[in-house]
Amino acid sequence: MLAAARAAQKVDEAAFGGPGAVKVIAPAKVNLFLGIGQRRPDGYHEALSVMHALTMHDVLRMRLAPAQPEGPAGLSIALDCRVAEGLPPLDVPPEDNIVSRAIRRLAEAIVRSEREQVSVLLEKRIPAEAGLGGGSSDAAAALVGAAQLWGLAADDPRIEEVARTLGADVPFFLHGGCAVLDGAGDAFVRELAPMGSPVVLVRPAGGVSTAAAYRAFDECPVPVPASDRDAALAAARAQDVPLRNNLATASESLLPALADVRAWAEACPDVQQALMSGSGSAVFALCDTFEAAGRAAAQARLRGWWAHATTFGRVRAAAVPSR
Ligand SMILES: C[C@@](CO)(OP(=O)(O)O)[C@H](O)COP(=O)(O)OP(=O)(O)OC[C@H]1O[C@@H](n2ccc(N)nc2=O)[C@H](O)[C@@H]1O
Ligand SMILES: Nc1ncnc2c1ncn2[C@@H]1O[C@H](COP(=O)(O)OP(=O)(O)O)[C@@H](O)[C@H]1O
Repeated sequence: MLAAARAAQKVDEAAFGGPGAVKVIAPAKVNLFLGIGQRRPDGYHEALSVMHALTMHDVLRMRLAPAQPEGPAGLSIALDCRVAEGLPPLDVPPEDNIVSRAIRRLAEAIVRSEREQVSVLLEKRIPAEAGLGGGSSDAAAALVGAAQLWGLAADDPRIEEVARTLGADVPFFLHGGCAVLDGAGDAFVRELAPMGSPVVLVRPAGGVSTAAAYRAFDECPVPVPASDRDAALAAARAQDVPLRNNLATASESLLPALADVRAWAEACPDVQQALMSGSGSAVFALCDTFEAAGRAAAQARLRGWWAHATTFGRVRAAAVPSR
């Protein structure tokens, strides 16, 4: 049965090879530093953020083909989403998936009106509503893939313009590595020297909606000490950034299991430091060695939590060879 499923998957993946096809990786991120400030008139909050990409990633296989003559005029998108074992299915229909929205929005921005179909096979390994930027990274990867399929230059400014309209975190994934961002957390300030060290991601059952976390923050805002902001702004390397997140209290109020994960990480001998990423619900834990990271992940799984050992990386949403 498993062999038959694997064979079927191979056939599908083979359909995404050759000319007119592209494979794109969409890495996860964590926020080494997140300092949320005032709510702005547009509803977004000021945010000083230091994001670091991880080598753990989703995969998008994309293909461009002329549409069926009897099909709709203009662009049609066929999205097939496969979720890794142990993760719940996505709660959005394919047409509302941020991947479909990204491709449609780029087509509009470049005024592309060809009658054609973009097919996407999205392999999800990054859990949703985890503060790991999975949807945002998929969106950036979809823009990179569609740009390549349509022959746009990789540095065409419309790609980044469209990225900003899709979400505050999306532009980061076009740069990747480690970066300081300000504005609403969407404006690139500068790059930091990235790390390559091991990190364990731990997520209790249940996610945190980003919008709900910001609402909870407004009810009880926690300021970030100026000295921490200064240290984040002064850092030259990822490892010099102080690990802080002033959204964590708000997210813990929405998902109390987050406090259990924090307490576990503080007591775990294999964990050096830990912090909730973004609005949660994943916590990332720094470990000295890959062995320690593997042990910590195994311990977290024994408690019934999702856990994954990975590494920080100098990676971004990028096309890769398909084999
Ligand atoms: C908290 C962070 C930290 O990196 O990430 P996640 O935890 O979502 O991964 C980000 O600020 C999230 O960015 P992103 O997930 O792209 O959010 P968006 O889709 O743009 O916005 C979702 C909602 O969050 C709120 N929002 C987002 C960003 C911001 N600076 N201020 C806000 O108030 C708004 O209510 C908005 O409607
Ligand atoms: N490709 C996608 N991957 C993940 N979530 C998606 C995707 N497309 C749309 N979504 C929606 O976005 C929500 C937030 O997803 P995600 O970006 O993974 O979380 P976070 O903002 O915590 O990093 C999901 O609950 C889902 O409803």
